Amino acid sequence: MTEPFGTRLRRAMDERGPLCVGVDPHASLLAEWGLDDDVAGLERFSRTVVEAVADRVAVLKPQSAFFERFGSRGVAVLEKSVAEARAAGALVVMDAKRGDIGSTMAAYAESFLHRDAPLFSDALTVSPYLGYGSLKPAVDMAREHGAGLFVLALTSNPEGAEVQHAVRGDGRGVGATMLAHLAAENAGEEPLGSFGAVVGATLGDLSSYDLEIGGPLLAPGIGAQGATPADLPGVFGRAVRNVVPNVSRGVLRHGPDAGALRASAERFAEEIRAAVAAV
Ligand SMILES: O=C(O)c1cc(=O)[nH]c(=O)n1[C@@H]1O[C@H](COP(=O)(O)O)[C@@H](O)[C@H]1O
Repeated sequence: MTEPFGTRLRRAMDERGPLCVGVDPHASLLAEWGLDDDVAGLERFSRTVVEAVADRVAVLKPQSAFFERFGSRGVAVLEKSVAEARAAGALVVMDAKRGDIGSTMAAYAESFLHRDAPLFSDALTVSPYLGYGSLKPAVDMAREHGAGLFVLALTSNPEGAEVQHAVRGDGRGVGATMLAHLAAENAGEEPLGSFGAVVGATLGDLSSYDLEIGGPLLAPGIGAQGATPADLPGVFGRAVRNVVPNVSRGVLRHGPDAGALRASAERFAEEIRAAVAAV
């Protein structure tokens, strides 16, 4: 019986620190690295990142869009990257932001959360904006296969507010509603539930939200989007102990040298450790 994602994530965070490095092969980064904007460039980029950091960070988060751009051959590179990252001991969060009516969601769940799927990942990012209940097939599949979800609750981009800060008829905000659904999903799970929220590190003081969902909080926005590790306690308060801070371009811009990538990830990891320890 596979251990639940939350249990595996807690252990990885405790052993390796909570940093998540994003594998985001932007065309502009391929160019900066002196690589062609083609499948060979994509493969070289991804392999370099995985080899540089997958043996030391808790989580790698490949952004599927940058691989899908190249069609089936790009997806083949993604499959290989997931396998290599997992073999090196990192947990993989597939950033594909899926969300659809329940019957279609079941197929997305089979694609990423069934342990026999070629793209099986430890967790998947999903959008709850067809209604949280539409995610049920993914929740069920994740539970059965020891995987997890990260549900978009309060995203790092400024445009997210028009949806996520909207207030429902009962006075509760939409983002807060997603956090409450996740808290219910994780109830009783120790040491950490498998159903996380995405909450941007860019959002400033979130003390009006109940971030104690019993599961992890994936926090993108550090580096290129302007947030810093030192911001984390102010944004997350005591829930910072469950935060998985993501850095993509802030690390990736140091390539193609593997040593420089590793050094950058280690600097972010150390700054995060220091910031979290102070809470
Ligand atoms: O789900 C995500 O990972 C995500 C959610 C969010 O609210 N904001 C956000 O930036 N992301 C992703 O996190 C990564 C951030 O990349 P950098 O800004 O380069 O560090 C990208 O892959 C985004 O797609």
